[in-house]
Amino acid sequence: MLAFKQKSKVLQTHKIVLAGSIGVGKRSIRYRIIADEWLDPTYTNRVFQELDPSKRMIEVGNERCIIDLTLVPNPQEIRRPQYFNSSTDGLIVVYDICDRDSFEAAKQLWREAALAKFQDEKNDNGCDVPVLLFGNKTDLGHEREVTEEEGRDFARRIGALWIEGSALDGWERGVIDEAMGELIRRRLVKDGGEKIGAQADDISMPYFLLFFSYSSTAGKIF
Ligand SMILES: Nc1nc2c(ncn2[C@@H]2O[C@H](COP(=O)(O)OP(=O)(O)OP(=O)(O)O)[C@@H](O)[C@H]2O)c(=O)[nH]1
Repeated sequence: MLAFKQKSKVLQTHKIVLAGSIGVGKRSIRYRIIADEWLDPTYTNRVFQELDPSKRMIEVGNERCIIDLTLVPNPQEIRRPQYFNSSTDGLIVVYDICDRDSFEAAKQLWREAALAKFQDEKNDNGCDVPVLLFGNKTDLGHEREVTEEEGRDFARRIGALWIEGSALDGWERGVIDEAMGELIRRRLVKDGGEKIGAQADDISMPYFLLFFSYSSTAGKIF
């Protein structure tokens, strides 16, 4: 009798941090990413805890890996090591397209993150974690305060990916998975020794490496 020995492979876990100002939709986006469902706001906290897993498997290229999404409860805490540290592989900065203040807060949040220094970081230039800027609540487009161009331009200046979408309506899992895969790929390139990224105090610095472009009917990544 032939005996088949199954090879098991330990999947690598990549930590992605989700941050943004209050009420922009961080928890709803995380729930969409993990469970592919709308997070009903009438859930009680207890139910929410039970329903809120933070991990999911995705494919990056031909490799499967686990993404672990960590929420930063408020933007002032972005540099706290329990949220953002040298094992962070990507940062998703969320703003609400109907709330200009949340867009300004996203810019500030990026500056804070870019200035972060980790104890075991060898370079002095601050943090190199790849960033995805996410403009949420496109289903409320009639109340829009931040244009697509503004979001895209800011992302381009800081070398980030950019997507607009809605956790409520028209969510396309493939688009966000593709973007998270790209964050992880960029992180791996950096770990390979290539220095990528802008200085926190110079947000107009041009960025030209690994620019990523993708479009779909439901979301857009640039
Ligand atoms: N219309 C619409 N509402 C949304 C969307 N995403 C989230 N919301 C609503 O916005 C509110 C805040 O959403 P949350 O996911 O709790 O946002 P958060 O950023 O985690 O909020 P805090 O934990 O308070 O900082 C809730 O009432 C959500 O139902 C969206 O894409 N469209």
